Amino acid sequence: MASVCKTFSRGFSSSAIRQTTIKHLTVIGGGLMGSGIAQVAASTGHQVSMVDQSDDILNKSKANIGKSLQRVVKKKFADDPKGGEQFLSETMGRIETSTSAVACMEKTDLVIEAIVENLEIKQKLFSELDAAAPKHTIFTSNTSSIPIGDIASSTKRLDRFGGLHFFNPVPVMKLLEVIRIPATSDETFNKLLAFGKDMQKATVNCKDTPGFIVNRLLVPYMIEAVRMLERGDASPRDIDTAMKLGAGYPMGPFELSDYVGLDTMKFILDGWSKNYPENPLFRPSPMLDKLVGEGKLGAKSGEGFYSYKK
Ligand SMILES: CCCCCCC[C@H](O)CC(=O)SCCNC(=O)CCNC(=O)[C@H](O)C(C)(C)COP(=O)([O-])OP(=O)([O-])OC[C@H]1O[C@@H](n2cnc3c(N)ncnc32)[C@H](O)[C@@H]1OP(=O)([O-])[O-]
Ligand SMILES: NC(=O)c1ccc[n+]([C@@H]2O[C@H](COP(=O)([O-])OP(=O)(O)OC[C@H]3O[C@@H](n4cnc5c(N)ncnc54)[C@H](O)[C@@H]3O)[C@@H](O)[C@H]2O)c1
Repeated sequence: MASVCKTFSRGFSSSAIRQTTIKHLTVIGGGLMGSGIAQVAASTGHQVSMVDQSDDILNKSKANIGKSLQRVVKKKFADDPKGGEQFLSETMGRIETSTSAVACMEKTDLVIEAIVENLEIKQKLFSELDAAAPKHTIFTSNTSSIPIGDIASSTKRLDRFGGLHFFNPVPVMKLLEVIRIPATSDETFNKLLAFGKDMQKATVNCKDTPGFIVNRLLVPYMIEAVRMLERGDASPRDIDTAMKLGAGYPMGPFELSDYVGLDTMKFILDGWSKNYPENPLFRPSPMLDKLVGEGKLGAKSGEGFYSYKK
């Protein structure tokens, strides 16, 4: 009992009483978000299959998870190196990788999709999975901006479909937005909320409205900062300093844009400007388009609004 409490107090409840019947999950996409979700799911005792398009990408994802876990271990197991080693190896041991999402379906209770922010690609993936997954399997998307209902419409399991929107970096950010579409059953929604608790996140209930809660407020703020730069009103460094020291944000809007990925920002803005052309807040940004066109995607590509080249 003592060891259960000790484990729990560190914030890792793999041996504590679990809220849900979700034992195995499949995370599709091993990028920024998918690798973070897989890490947290495994560190809270779930068996995880992480899927991406190639073994090369998956090897990088696993290496990133290893590095992130080292940071967690350094902090949480500062006085217990043996416990830290055990936690690290047990967590990594719960993650298997695959290049076939369909092949993982048979054993999975929950799918969390975290692939590129593109409706057609997400729909194609889910329609293939729908045919392969057991009846009880719940499908979710981690989309930042696409209506969950539009993604779900490619399947015949609307009652077992919802949204799980995590925040970057997943191992650090405490929030999980849990989204329901009108057809999501109460049973499914309650299972998703309980799963969020098992993942040791604070959950908020969201309707399937554009940007849910956080991004409906965050996207206009971030893109307004880019428009301020386009007008030549202030430099990225000064805008970032102003928002950090004047508004208490941990990162300024340009640091955060580079951290999130400028391609993801562009996918969001393009989708919203197409769907809501009357809203001036969502109109495209020439500067963002140019940077993405030049392959400057932020920290992950070595350059965005700032340079990360050593
Ligand atoms: C068009 C607009 C588009 C909008 C896009 C929306 C995107 C999306 O849908 C929503 C989002 O996610 S929105 C984005 C939402 N996200 C935000 O808004 C993020 C805002 N930024 C922040 O909150 C902070 O800058 C960070 C937490 C990122 C870094 O913190 P810092 O103080 O600057 O730097 P530090 O000292 O290095 O790290 C501090 C502690 O964190 C730990 N750690 C860090 N990374 C880790 C990892 N990967 N693994 C494990 N651990 C990690 C680290 O070990 C350390 O622990 P310690 O015990 O204290 O030594
Ligand atoms: N970046 C963020 O801060 C953030 C935060 C919350 C939500 N999201 C959302 O999460 C999702 C993923 O974003 P990301 O930042 O992790 O992107 P990313 O580009 O870092 O990773 C996406 C991964 O998906 C893989 N992929 C693409 N198509 C695939 C397919 N058909 N099958 C398997 N794998 C495939 C890619 O190879 C890549 O590794 C997007 O929907 C995004 O809007 C992003």
